[in-house]
Amino acid sequence: MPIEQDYRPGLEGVIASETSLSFLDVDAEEIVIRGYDLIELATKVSYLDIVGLLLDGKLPNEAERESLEKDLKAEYDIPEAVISILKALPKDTHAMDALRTGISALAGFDKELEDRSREANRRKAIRLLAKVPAIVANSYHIKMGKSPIEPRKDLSYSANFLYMITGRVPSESEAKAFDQSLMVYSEHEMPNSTFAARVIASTQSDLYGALTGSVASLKGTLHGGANEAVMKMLLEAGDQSQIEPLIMKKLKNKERIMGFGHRVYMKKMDPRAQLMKQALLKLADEKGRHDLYEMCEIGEDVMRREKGLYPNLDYYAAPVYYLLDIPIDLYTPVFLAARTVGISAHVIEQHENNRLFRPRIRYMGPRNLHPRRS
Ligand SMILES: CC(=O)SCCNC(=O)CCNC(=O)[C@H](O)C(C)(C)COP(=O)(O)OP(=O)(O)OC[C@H]1O[C@@H](n2cnc3c(N)ncnc32)[C@H](O)[C@@H]1OP(=O)(O)O
Ligand SMILES: O=C([O-])CC(=O)C(=O)O
Repeated sequence: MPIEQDYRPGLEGVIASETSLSFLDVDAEEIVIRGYDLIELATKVSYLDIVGLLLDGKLPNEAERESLEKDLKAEYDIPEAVISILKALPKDTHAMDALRTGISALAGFDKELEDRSREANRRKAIRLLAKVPAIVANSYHIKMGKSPIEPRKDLSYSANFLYMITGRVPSESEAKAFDQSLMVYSEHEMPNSTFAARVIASTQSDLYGALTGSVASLKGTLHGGANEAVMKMLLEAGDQSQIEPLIMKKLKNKERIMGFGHRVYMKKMDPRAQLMKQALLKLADEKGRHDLYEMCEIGEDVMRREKGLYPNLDYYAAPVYYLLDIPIDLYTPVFLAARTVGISAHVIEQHENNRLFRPRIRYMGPRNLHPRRS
């Protein structure tokens, strides 16, 4: 094959894999998850249903859902040694680095680590889904000099996750908003972090290693790190009157405005952002914070007018997490926790139908140089 052919910077538009998991149908404005529309799912089912759908290929019935929840709860505990490792980290360790370390450390405790079969990979995915929320929440508490919070098995999976973060049992509407955010973050075709996981898995490396690579990818502000950056920008603005001048100042300085633009949606609104915008409106009304909603809407209008850019999911997920009392440092770790199921399903698929990723490169350096003889 000629080496010059088909170079696309950033692999834009390149088909890198076949998958039965998901597809962004931009023209139809639909995020297809195993045949279902993600936005419809997010209004009708709950996160555990999407976990079942992604891992097992079909929406679970009542009994299957209960069994899934039971399996997850049976795996909630994290080894004491992993807690000790988290305690040994410097206090200024980034939350995503702590999460990466925690997931990496868990690998050694999984007796099925080297089994690449679908069944073993599914069991590992369940263990990760059970333990990642505890690592997310408790690495933060440890960093803040507090004691880890034990999971509560009497709460639903997502209510327990939010409880472990805030130390407060969420209200029904808070738990629902959080569950919905986990659903919209659960799977999104081939973002950088999923691609990173598939590349790692394609060497026949293991699920923990692939997920660890994804954490590093997701940390970046062009990807998952954007949700934290959005909230920092909203707080910097402070109120509705200051968001427009702040965005204008940033644009004048050629800064990117976090939470806007997307490689695939380009000049369309991310359908997930629309759903989170509705969730924000509901929470803002309940909590008397309509000002925050208005500030976000003004920012959205300014970016449409100035750049023709639309919000992505991170723009509206950030203020939702703020109103749920989630510390800003944990917004990206929560994204990773929600995406653990999608990434695991991709690794399962990669292991089942594998070809090593090994692209070529366009060489731009010199040729025909020779070392000077000594
Ligand atoms: C859930 C998620 O992970 S969604 C992504 C979250 N990330 C962010 O929100 C970060 C902000 N957004 C961005 O940086 C970009 O929109 C990306 C990285 C997400 C996608 O961008 P790409 O497809 O790589 O487009 P690219 O970076 O080439 O930008 C194209 C043009 O739009 C501009 N642009 C894109 N996004 C933004 C933005 N958020 N603010 C200002 N300008 C932007 C670029 O400056 C560039 O302009 P130019 O052609 O005049 O130089
Ligand atoms: O698809 C992408 O490139 C980024 C994104 O929105 C996600 O991972 O949810």
